[in-house]
Amino acid sequence: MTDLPPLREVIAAHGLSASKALGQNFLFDEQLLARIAAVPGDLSGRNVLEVGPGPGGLTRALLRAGAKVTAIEMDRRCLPALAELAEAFPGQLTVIEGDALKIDHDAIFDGEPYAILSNLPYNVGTALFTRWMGGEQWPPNWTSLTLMFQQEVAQRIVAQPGGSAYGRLAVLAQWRSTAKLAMKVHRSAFTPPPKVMSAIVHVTPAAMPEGGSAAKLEQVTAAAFGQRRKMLRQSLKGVPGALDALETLDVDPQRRAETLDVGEFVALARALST
Ligand SMILES: C[S@@+](CC[C@H](N)C(=O)[O-])C[C@H]1O[C@@H](n2cnc3c(N)ncnc32)[C@H](O)[C@@H]1O
Repeated sequence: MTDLPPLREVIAAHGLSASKALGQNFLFDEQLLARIAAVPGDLSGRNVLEVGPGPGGLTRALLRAGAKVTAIEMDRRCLPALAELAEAFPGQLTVIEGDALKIDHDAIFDGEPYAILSNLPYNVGTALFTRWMGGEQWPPNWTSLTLMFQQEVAQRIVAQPGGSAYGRLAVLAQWRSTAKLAMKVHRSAFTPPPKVMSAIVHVTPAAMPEGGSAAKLEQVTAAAFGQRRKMLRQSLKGVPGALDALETLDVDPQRRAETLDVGEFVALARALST
């Protein structure tokens, strides 16, 4: 195994105090980082996109697993530490300085498949997640997402119908993918510790239901969950054709959004597309 200085030393040597504005909460526990890097399975020789490597804790775990990593980081203070890692693993690490929200990820890998792993600030994580999950091209070029979220957001992603956690994120994550809670991560594992617990979600693409449209599904779930306490006949009033579609599909318009399973939402969106 390549010998590297402990992460705390890397932080000290490069003066990387965690920036609140950039949502920086670093992970130093190398065993935990190795477990996170193992979630997508064997990464040896595979392309990996890591967003927000920071001082490179998860990055070194990915490199040790044999991955070919491209990492996007917007805090230029972290670049020297990442350059040291690139030197320690020749030919395995490319670092792009920039905002991951503004970069075309598929273009980085020239159309080749890649796994995505990231421990991101929560607002950026959710924005990227909806972008990765919401594309019209399916299956996407990415083969899996392994992402750290606030535990409450992770639970919304894997939620089943019937509870308050179930909503747009669950439908988006589950209608053509398998989404699982891979592990919980205690707040004390981070430096500095955030206020809430975290969890890793693992998503793999599945078959897209025939006639499905991401845009229509988004329109229906936004309306239905936008007024989640109302009956569907009220919340879907503004969606042209939705009330007729409920009747055709034999869905009781007195039901509320959170009682519809993912398949029923997909059927509703399909009925509106035709
Ligand atoms: C929660 S820290 C995690 C750092 C490291 N991966 C770890 O696990 O210790 C998030 C990192 O994402 C970076 N970041 C924040 N917003 C970003 C963006 N829009 N694009 C790229 N990197 C971003 C921050 O600078 C920070 O290094």
